Amino acid sequence: MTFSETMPSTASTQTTAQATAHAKINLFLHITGRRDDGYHLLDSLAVFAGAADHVTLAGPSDTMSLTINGPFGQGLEADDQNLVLRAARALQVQASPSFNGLTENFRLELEKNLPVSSGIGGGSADAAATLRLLAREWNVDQATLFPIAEKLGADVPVCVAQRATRMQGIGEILAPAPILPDAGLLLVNPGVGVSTPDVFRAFAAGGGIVERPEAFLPERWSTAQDMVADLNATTNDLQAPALSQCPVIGTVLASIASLPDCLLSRMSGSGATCFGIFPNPESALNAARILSEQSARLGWWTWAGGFHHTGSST
Ligand SMILES: C[C@@](CO)(OP(=O)(O)O)[C@H](O)COP(=O)(O)OP(=O)(O)OC[C@H]1O[C@@H](n2ccc(N)nc2=O)[C@H](O)[C@@H]1O
Ligand SMILES: Nc1ncnc2c1ncn2[C@@H]1O[C@H](COP(=O)(O)OP(=O)(O)O)[C@@H](O)[C@H]1O
Repeated sequence: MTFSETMPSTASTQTTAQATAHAKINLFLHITGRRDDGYHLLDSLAVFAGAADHVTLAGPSDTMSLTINGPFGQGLEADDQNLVLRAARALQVQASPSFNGLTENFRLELEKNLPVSSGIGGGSADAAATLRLLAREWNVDQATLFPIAEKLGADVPVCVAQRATRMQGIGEILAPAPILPDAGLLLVNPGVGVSTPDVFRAFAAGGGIVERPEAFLPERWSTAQDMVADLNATTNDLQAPALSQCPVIGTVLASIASLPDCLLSRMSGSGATCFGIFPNPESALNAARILSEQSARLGWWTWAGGFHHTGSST
Protein backbone atom coordinates (compact mmCIF):
# COMPACT_ATOMS: atom_id res chain seq x y z
CA MET A 1 0.00 0.00 0.00
CA THR A 2 1.10 3.53 -0.50
CA PHE A 3 1.74 5.83 2.47
CA SER A 4 -1.39 7.84 1.75
CA GLU A 5 -3.52 4.71 1.72
CA THR A 6 -2.37 3.49 5.07
CA MET A 7 -1.44 6.33 7.36
CA PRO A 8 -3.29 9.59 6.78
CA SER A 9 -3.15 11.71 9.93
CA THR A 10 -6.24 13.35 11.36
CA ALA A 11 -6.53 16.95 12.55
CA SER A 12 -6.07 15.74 16.13
CA THR A 13 -2.95 14.04 17.43
CA GLN A 14 -4.54 10.64 16.88
CA THR A 15 -3.30 8.74 13.83
CA THR A 16 -5.73 6.63 11.84
CA ALA A 17 -5.10 3.84 9.38
CA GLN A 18 -6.96 3.52 6.10
CA ALA A 19 -7.16 1.07 3.20
CA THR A 20 -8.50 1.68 -0.27
CA ALA A 21 -11.04 -0.69 -1.81
CA HIS A 22 -10.73 -0.30 -5.57
CA ALA A 23 -13.57 -1.27 -7.89
CA LYS A 24 -13.08 -4.62 -9.66
CA ILE A 25 -13.78 -4.71 -13.39
CA ASN A 26 -14.17 -7.99 -15.30
CA LEU A 27 -12.57 -7.12 -18.68
CA PHE A 28 -13.94 -10.45 -19.89
CA LEU A 29 -15.96 -13.14 -18.16
CA HIS A 30 -16.41 -16.61 -19.67
CA ILE A 31 -18.49 -19.25 -17.94
CA THR A 32 -16.75 -22.57 -18.42
CA GLY A 33 -18.65 -25.05 -16.25
CA ARG A 34 -20.80 -25.64 -13.21
CA ARG A 35 -19.97 -27.17 -9.84
CA ASP A 36 -22.17 -29.73 -8.10
CA ASP A 37 -23.34 -27.01 -5.66
CA GLY A 38 -24.68 -24.96 -8.60
CA TYR A 39 -21.93 -22.32 -8.61
CA HIS A 40 -20.61 -21.51 -12.09
CA LEU A 41 -16.93 -21.89 -13.00
CA LEU A 42 -15.45 -18.77 -14.53
CA ASP A 43 -12.48 -17.65 -16.57
CA SER A 44 -12.17 -13.90 -16.10
CA LEU A 45 -9.65 -11.10 -16.30
CA ALA A 46 -10.23 -8.96 -13.22
CA VAL A 47 -8.59 -5.53 -13.13
CA PHE A 48 -9.00 -2.61 -10.73
CA ALA A 49 -10.13 0.95 -11.40
CA GLY A 50 -8.99 4.12 -9.68
CA ALA A 51 -12.57 4.43 -8.34
CA ALA A 52 -12.69 3.23 -4.73
CA ASP A 53 -14.32 2.98 -1.32
CA HIS A 54 -12.22 3.68 1.80
CA VAL A 55 -12.14 1.76 5.07
CA THR A 56 -10.70 3.55 8.10
CA LEU A 57 -9.80 2.45 11.62
CA ALA A 58 -11.31 5.40 13.48
CA GLY A 59 -10.19 4.40 16.97
CA PRO A 60 -10.45 1.71 19.63
CA SER A 61 -13.91 0.55 20.71
CA ASP A 62 -15.61 -1.87 23.14
CA THR A 63 -16.89 -3.95 20.24
CA MET A 64 -16.11 -4.04 16.55
CA SER A 65 -18.45 -1.36 15.15
CA LEU A 66 -19.11 0.30 11.79
CA THR A 67 -20.35 3.64 10.52
CA ILE A 68 -21.00 4.29 6.85
CA ASN A 69 -20.88 7.55 4.94
CA GLY A 70 -20.33 8.56 1.31
CA PRO A 71 -22.68 8.91 -1.69
CA PHE A 72 -23.77 5.24 -1.73
CA GLY A 73 -23.87 4.78 2.05
CA GLN A 74 -27.61 5.28 2.32
CA GLY A 75 -29.54 2.02 2.21
CA LEU A 76 -26.49 -0.04 3.16
CA GLU A 77 -26.86 -1.36 6.71
CA ALA A 78 -23.92 -1.16 9.11
CA ASP A 79 -25.05 -4.44 10.67
CA ASP A 80 -23.50 -7.89 11.19
CA GLN A 81 -24.15 -8.77 7.54
CA ASN A 82 -22.03 -5.91 6.24
CA LEU A 83 -18.94 -7.39 4.61
CA VAL A 84 -16.67 -4.97 6.50
CA LEU A 85 -17.78 -6.33 9.88
CA ARG A 86 -17.90 -9.92 8.62
CA ALA A 87 -14.30 -9.60 7.41
CA ALA A 88 -13.15 -7.91 10.64
CA ARG A 89 -14.69 -10.61 12.81
CA ALA A 90 -13.39 -13.46 10.67
CA LEU A 91 -9.83 -12.15 10.95
CA GLN A 92 -10.25 -11.39 14.65
CA VAL A 93 -10.91 -15.08 15.31
CA GLN A 94 -7.73 -16.07 13.50
CA ALA A 95 -5.55 -13.32 15.00
CA SER A 96 -6.79 -13.58 18.61
CA PRO A 97 -4.02 -15.88 19.97
CA SER A 98 -1.37 -13.27 19.17
CA PHE A 99 -3.11 -10.06 20.27
CA ASN A 100 -0.69 -9.52 23.20
CA GLY A 101 -1.90 -6.08 24.15
CA LEU A 102 -2.90 -5.01 20.63
CA THR A 103 -6.24 -3.27 20.19
CA GLU A 104 -8.85 -5.99 19.57
CA ASN A 105 -11.90 -3.90 18.64
CA PHE A 106 -12.13 -0.80 16.46
CA ARG A 107 -14.61 1.75 15.26
CA LEU A 108 -14.50 1.17 11.52
CA GLU A 109 -15.63 3.75 9.00
CA LEU A 110 -16.66 2.95 5.45
CA GLU A 111 -16.74 5.70 2.84
CA LYS A 112 -19.06 4.18 0.24
CA ASN A 113 -18.31 5.74 -3.14
CA LEU A 114 -19.12 2.70 -5.31
CA PRO A 115 -22.67 1.74 -6.29
CA VAL A 116 -23.97 -1.38 -4.50
CA SER A 117 -24.85 -4.65 -6.30
CA SER A 118 -23.43 -3.27 -9.50
CA GLY A 119 -20.94 -5.83 -10.87
CA ILE A 120 -17.82 -4.01 -9.65
CA GLY A 121 -17.44 -5.94 -6.41
CA GLY A 122 -17.66 -3.01 -4.00
CA GLY A 123 -18.67 -5.20 -1.05
CA SER A 124 -15.91 -7.70 -1.86
CA ALA A 125 -13.38 -4.87 -2.16
CA ASP A 126 -14.51 -3.48 1.22
CA ALA A 127 -14.09 -6.90 2.84
CA ALA A 128 -10.64 -7.30 1.31
CA ALA A 129 -9.56 -3.79 2.35
CA THR A 130 -10.70 -4.53 5.92
CA LEU A 131 -8.66 -7.75 5.96
CA ARG A 132 -5.53 -5.95 4.70
CA LEU A 133 -6.01 -3.09 7.15
CA LEU A 134 -6.49 -5.27 10.23
CA ALA A 135 -3.75 -7.68 9.14
CA ARG A 136 -1.31 -4.75 9.31
CA GLU A 137 -2.65 -3.72 12.69
CA TRP A 138 -2.45 -7.24 14.13
CA ASN A 139 0.75 -8.32 12.34
CA VAL A 140 -0.99 -11.06 10.37
CA ASP A 141 0.79 -12.29 7.23
CA GLN A 142 -1.12 -11.26 4.08
CA ALA A 143 -0.74 -14.76 2.60
CA THR A 144 -2.96 -16.16 5.37
CA LEU A 145 -5.80 -13.85 4.32
CA PHE A 146 -6.78 -15.83 1.23
CA PRO A 147 -8.56 -18.77 2.96
CA ILE A 148 -10.56 -16.25 5.03
CA ALA A 149 -11.30 -14.18 1.92
CA GLU A 150 -12.63 -17.24 0.05
CA LYS A 151 -15.21 -17.88 2.76
CA LEU A 152 -16.46 -14.28 2.60
CA GLY A 153 -17.30 -14.36 -1.12
CA ALA A 154 -16.15 -15.52 -4.53
CA ASP A 155 -14.65 -12.13 -5.48
CA VAL A 156 -12.93 -11.39 -2.15
CA PRO A 157 -9.61 -13.24 -2.85
CA VAL A 158 -8.98 -11.29 -6.06
CA CYS A 159 -9.77 -8.08 -4.18
CA VAL A 160 -7.20 -8.97 -1.47
CA ALA A 161 -4.55 -9.10 -4.22
CA GLN A 162 -6.09 -5.97 -5.84
CA ARG A 163 -3.96 -6.25 -8.95
CA ALA A 164 -4.81 -7.38 -12.50
CA THR A 165 -5.42 -11.11 -12.15
CA ARG A 166 -6.80 -13.95 -14.22
CA MET A 167 -9.36 -15.68 -12.02
CA GLN A 168 -10.71 -19.17 -12.49
CA GLY A 169 -12.71 -21.70 -10.50
CA ILE A 170 -15.34 -19.50 -8.86
CA GLY A 171 -12.62 -16.95 -8.06
CA GLU A 172 -10.25 -18.96 -5.85
CA ILE A 173 -7.74 -19.84 -8.60
CA LEU A 174 -5.67 -16.72 -9.22
CA ALA A 175 -2.97 -16.38 -11.88
CA PRO A 176 -0.89 -13.45 -13.14
CA ALA A 177 -2.49 -11.28 -15.79
CA PRO A 178 -0.85 -9.24 -18.55
CA ILE A 179 0.83 -5.99 -17.53
CA LEU A 180 -1.79 -3.39 -18.37
CA PRO A 181 -1.33 -0.36 -20.62
CA ASP A 182 -2.02 3.16 -19.39
CA ALA A 183 -5.51 2.98 -20.88
CA GLY A 184 -8.50 5.17 -20.09
CA LEU A 185 -11.50 3.72 -18.29
CA LEU A 186 -15.05 5.03 -18.07
CA LEU A 187 -17.55 3.41 -15.68
CA VAL A 188 -21.29 4.02 -16.02
CA ASN A 189 -24.00 2.64 -13.75
CA PRO A 190 -27.67 3.33 -14.54
CA GLY A 191 -28.71 3.30 -10.88
CA VAL A 192 -30.47 -0.05 -11.08
CA GLY A 193 -29.26 -2.85 -8.82
CA VAL A 194 -28.99 -6.23 -10.54
CA SER A 195 -29.34 -9.51 -8.63
CA THR A 196 -26.31 -11.75 -9.25
CA PRO A 197 -28.26 -15.02 -8.65
CA ASP A 198 -31.00 -13.87 -11.05
CA VAL A 199 -28.44 -13.13 -13.76
CA PHE A 200 -26.79 -16.55 -13.34
CA ARG A 201 -30.26 -18.14 -13.48
CA ALA A 202 -31.07 -16.21 -16.67
CA PHE A 203 -27.72 -17.37 -18.12
CA ALA A 204 -28.59 -21.02 -17.45
CA ALA A 205 -32.13 -20.58 -18.82
CA GLY A 206 -30.78 -18.92 -21.97
CA GLY A 207 -28.75 -21.92 -23.13
CA GLY A 208 -25.87 -21.95 -20.67
CA ILE A 209 -22.24 -22.74 -21.36
CA VAL A 210 -20.71 -22.05 -24.78
CA GLU A 211 -17.76 -24.28 -25.75
CA ARG A 212 -14.87 -22.09 -26.89
CA PRO A 213 -11.05 -22.17 -26.89
CA GLU A 214 -9.42 -20.72 -23.77
CA ALA A 215 -8.78 -16.97 -24.12
CA PHE A 216 -5.21 -16.07 -25.10
CA LEU A 217 -3.51 -13.46 -22.91
CA PRO A 218 0.01 -12.12 -23.61
CA GLU A 219 2.57 -11.09 -20.96
CA ARG A 220 1.88 -7.40 -21.48
CA TRP A 221 -0.20 -4.97 -23.50
CA SER A 222 1.70 -1.82 -24.44
CA THR A 223 -1.31 0.14 -25.67
CA ALA A 224 -5.03 0.22 -25.07
CA GLN A 225 -5.49 -0.68 -28.75
CA ASP A 226 -3.40 -3.88 -28.33
CA MET A 227 -5.42 -4.82 -25.28
CA VAL A 228 -8.74 -4.26 -27.01
CA ALA A 229 -7.61 -6.31 -30.04
CA ASP A 230 -7.30 -9.33 -27.70
CA LEU A 231 -10.40 -8.46 -25.67
CA ASN A 232 -12.42 -8.42 -28.91
CA ALA A 233 -11.90 -12.20 -29.04
CA THR A 234 -13.57 -12.47 -25.60
CA THR A 235 -16.93 -11.54 -24.13
CA ASN A 236 -18.91 -11.24 -20.91
CA ASP A 237 -21.22 -14.26 -20.91
CA LEU A 238 -23.43 -12.56 -18.30
CA GLN A 239 -24.07 -9.46 -20.41
CA ALA A 240 -26.96 -10.84 -22.49
CA PRO A 241 -28.74 -12.42 -19.47
CA ALA A 242 -28.30 -9.19 -17.47
CA LEU A 243 -29.67 -7.19 -20.39
CA SER A 244 -32.75 -9.42 -20.45
CA GLN A 245 -33.33 -8.57 -16.75
CA CYS A 246 -32.38 -4.92 -17.03
CA PRO A 247 -32.85 -3.46 -20.56
CA VAL A 248 -31.34 -0.06 -19.66
CA ILE A 249 -27.94 -1.79 -19.78
CA GLY A 250 -28.35 -1.74 -23.59
CA THR A 251 -28.78 2.05 -23.52
CA VAL A 252 -25.70 2.43 -21.33
CA LEU A 253 -23.57 0.23 -23.61
CA ALA A 254 -24.69 2.15 -26.72
CA SER A 255 -24.06 5.53 -25.05
CA ILE A 256 -20.53 4.52 -24.07
CA ALA A 257 -19.80 3.09 -27.54
CA SER A 258 -20.89 6.35 -29.20
CA LEU A 259 -18.38 8.50 -27.26
CA PRO A 260 -15.27 9.83 -29.07
CA ASP A 261 -12.24 7.48 -29.01
CA CYS A 262 -14.14 4.63 -27.33
CA LEU A 263 -12.34 1.37 -28.18
CA LEU A 264 -14.59 -1.09 -26.33
CA SER A 265 -17.91 -0.95 -24.46
CA ARG A 266 -18.84 -3.91 -22.20
CA MET A 267 -20.58 -4.83 -18.95
CA SER A 268 -18.61 -5.82 -15.80
CA GLY A 269 -19.49 -8.91 -13.72
CA SER A 270 -23.22 -9.53 -13.42
CA GLY A 271 -23.94 -5.83 -14.08
CA ALA A 272 -25.34 -3.34 -14.31
CA THR A 273 -22.13 -1.23 -14.39
CA CYS A 274 -20.65 -1.00 -17.89
CA PHE A 275 -17.19 0.19 -18.84
CA GLY A 276 -15.59 1.86 -21.81
CA ILE A 277 -11.92 1.48 -22.72
CA PHE A 278 -10.18 4.56 -24.17
CA PRO A 279 -6.64 5.21 -25.47
CA ASN A 280 -5.64 7.04 -22.26
CA PRO A 281 -7.17 8.45 -19.03
CA GLU A 282 -7.51 11.94 -20.60
CA SER A 283 -9.69 10.63 -23.43
CA ALA A 284 -11.85 8.77 -20.85
CA LEU A 285 -12.26 12.02 -18.86
CA ASN A 286 -13.19 13.85 -22.05
CA ALA A 287 -15.79 11.16 -22.85
CA ALA A 288 -17.25 11.49 -19.32
CA ARG A 289 -17.59 15.26 -19.85
CA ILE A 290 -19.49 14.65 -23.08
CA LEU A 291 -21.74 12.10 -21.35
CA SER A 292 -22.32 14.32 -18.30
CA GLU A 293 -25.50 16.03 -19.53
CA GLN A 294 -27.16 12.69 -20.37
CA SER A 295 -25.92 10.98 -17.19
CA ALA A 296 -27.13 13.84 -14.97
CA ARG A 297 -30.54 13.81 -16.67
CA LEU A 298 -30.92 10.04 -16.27
CA GLY A 299 -29.36 9.79 -12.81
CA TRP A 300 -26.47 7.62 -13.98
CA TRP A 301 -23.30 7.31 -11.88
CA THR A 302 -20.12 7.79 -13.89
CA TRP A 303 -16.43 7.65 -13.10
CA ALA A 304 -13.51 8.23 -15.47
CA GLY A 305 -9.76 7.76 -15.10
CA GLY A 306 -7.36 4.86 -15.44
CA PHE A 307 -6.53 1.46 -14.00
CA HIS A 308 -5.22 1.04 -10.46
CA HIS A 309 -1.81 -0.32 -11.48
CA THR A 310 -0.22 -1.18 -8.15
CA GLY A 311 -0.92 -4.33 -6.14
CA SER A 312 -2.45 -4.03 -2.67
CA SER A 313 0.72 -4.60 -0.68
CA THR A 314 3.02 -2.16 -2.45
C1 LIG B 1 -20.18 -12.36 -11.24
C2 LIG B 1 -18.99 -11.90 -10.45
C3 LIG B 1 -17.72 -11.97 -11.35
O1 LIG B 1 -16.60 -11.39 -10.74
O2 LIG B 1 -19.00 -10.55 -10.01
P1 LIG B 1 -20.12 -9.51 -9.47
O3 LIG B 1 -21.20 -9.36 -10.47
O4 LIG B 1 -20.63 -10.03 -8.16
O5 LIG B 1 -19.35 -8.23 -9.27
C4 LIG B 1 -18.73 -12.83 -9.24
O6 LIG B 1 -18.34 -14.13 -9.65
C5 LIG B 1 -19.89 -13.00 -8.30
O7 LIG B 1 -19.34 -13.36 -7.09
P2 LIG B 1 -20.06 -12.95 -5.73
O8 LIG B 1 -20.57 -11.55 -5.84
O9 LIG B 1 -19.16 -13.24 -4.61
O10 LIG B 1 -21.27 -13.89 -5.80
P3 LIG B 1 -22.15 -14.41 -4.59
O11 LIG B 1 -22.82 -13.26 -3.95
O12 LIG B 1 -21.32 -15.34 -3.77
O13 LIG B 1 -23.21 -15.29 -5.44
C6 LIG B 1 -24.57 -15.03 -5.49
C7 LIG B 1 -25.21 -16.17 -6.25
O14 LIG B 1 -24.84 -16.11 -7.65
C8 LIG B 1 -24.65 -17.40 -8.18
N1 LIG B 1 -23.25 -17.60 -8.58
C9 LIG B 1 -22.30 -16.75 -8.12
C10 LIG B 1 -20.98 -16.92 -8.52
C11 LIG B 1 -20.68 -17.99 -9.38
N2 LIG B 1 -19.43 -18.22 -9.78
N3 LIG B 1 -21.64 -18.81 -9.81
C12 LIG B 1 -22.94 -18.62 -9.43
O15 LIG B 1 -23.81 -19.37 -9.87
C13 LIG B 1 -25.05 -18.37 -7.08
O16 LIG B 1 -26.44 -18.63 -7.21
C14 LIG B 1 -24.80 -17.55 -5.80
O17 LIG B 1 -25.59 -17.99 -4.73
N1 LIG C 1 -19.77 -3.08 2.42
C1 LIG C 1 -20.65 -3.48 1.48
N2 LIG C 1 -20.72 -2.84 0.30
C2 LIG C 1 -21.59 -3.26 -0.65
N3 LIG C 1 -22.42 -4.29 -0.51
C3 LIG C 1 -22.40 -4.95 0.65
C4 LIG C 1 -21.51 -4.59 1.70
N4 LIG C 1 -21.70 -5.44 2.70
C5 LIG C 1 -22.67 -6.29 2.32
N5 LIG C 1 -23.10 -6.01 1.09
C6 LIG C 1 -24.12 -6.77 0.34
O1 LIG C 1 -23.40 -7.51 -0.67
C7 LIG C 1 -24.17 -7.62 -1.86
C8 LIG C 1 -23.27 -7.42 -3.09
O2 LIG C 1 -22.80 -6.14 -3.11
P1 LIG C 1 -21.65 -5.62 -4.10
O3 LIG C 1 -20.34 -6.16 -3.71
O4 LIG C 1 -21.77 -4.14 -4.16
O5 LIG C 1 -22.12 -6.26 -5.49
P2 LIG C 1 -21.35 -6.44 -6.85
O6 LIG C 1 -20.26 -7.44 -6.65
O7 LIG C 1 -22.40 -6.93 -7.82
O8 LIG C 1 -20.83 -5.07 -7.23
C9 LIG C 1 -25.31 -6.63 -1.73
O9 LIG C 1 -26.49 -7.39 -1.58
C10 LIG C 1 -25.05 -5.87 -0.44
O10 LIG C 1 -26.23 -5.65 0.32
